[in-house]
Amino acid sequence: MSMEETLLSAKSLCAWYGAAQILYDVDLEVRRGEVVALMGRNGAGKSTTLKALIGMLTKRKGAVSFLGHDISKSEPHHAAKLGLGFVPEDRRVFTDLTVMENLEVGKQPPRRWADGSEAPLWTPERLFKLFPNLGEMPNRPGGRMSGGEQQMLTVARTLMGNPYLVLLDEPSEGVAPVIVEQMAHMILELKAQGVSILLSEQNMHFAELVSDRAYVLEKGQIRYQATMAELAANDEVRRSYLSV
Ligand SMILES: Nc1ncnc2c1ncn2[C@@H]1O[C@H](COP(=O)(O)OP(=O)(O)OP(=O)(O)O)[C@@H](O)[C@H]1O
Repeated sequence: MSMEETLLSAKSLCAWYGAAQILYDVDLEVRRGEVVALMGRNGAGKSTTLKALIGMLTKRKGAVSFLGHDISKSEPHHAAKLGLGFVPEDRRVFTDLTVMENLEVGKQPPRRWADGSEAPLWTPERLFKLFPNLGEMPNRPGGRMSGGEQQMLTVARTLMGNPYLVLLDEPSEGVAPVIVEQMAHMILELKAQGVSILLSEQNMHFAELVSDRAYVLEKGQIRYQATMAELAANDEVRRSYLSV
């Protein structure tokens, strides 16, 4: 099994909201087995980058490739079908459906890597080990769960698609510290199971806990990239482009 295999890559990715260009020639890649953080202040373009990768923006330019497939012109559902998961910032669960039913909605067939080995396969039982809170409320309607629980359910539902790689938009934002801790644990557990992750994050401490490498965005451009340890040790970059 090659750990250097590139799963996702973007070259000169540009994106617009209407007439406003938001991303400028973003180059990035995520290799098999990696957790990569996309960092930057509010409005730097982190969410937009994830949306552009998955095809959720109508106007984008540049190359995006996932497992060797050109997805630069694909619809989001096509990327999902190929095994590229996405957990958006707004974390919408189906409020009338129970936890179990929400999980069923995300279900996709098992997958194999190109070398024939089995990719991580998720079932509700396995997910309840990863998210014990959800395991305690399999029949609760989504609408009667706390924000943190809904966030976990959104991640769990994405995992039901057995993705090779998950794009995770601000997992630590707006949730209680205890949930932040569980999210960090969950990310490390996913990595251990062979799921790669690209997460957008403002919180240096959180990113440092879980990530191998980092890209730093400012005004829609990548300003810096390094291992997480190098970024954490680089006060100048942190002061210029991040909040800490
Ligand atoms: N739907 C939209 N229409 C127009 N402009 C938008 C839209 N969404 C975001 N923007 C603009 O795009 C830029 C990048 O926003 P983006 O959400 O990608 O930033 P971010 O780094 O993810 O920060 P945040 O933590 O606030 O989500 C900002 O200037 C923002 O105002």
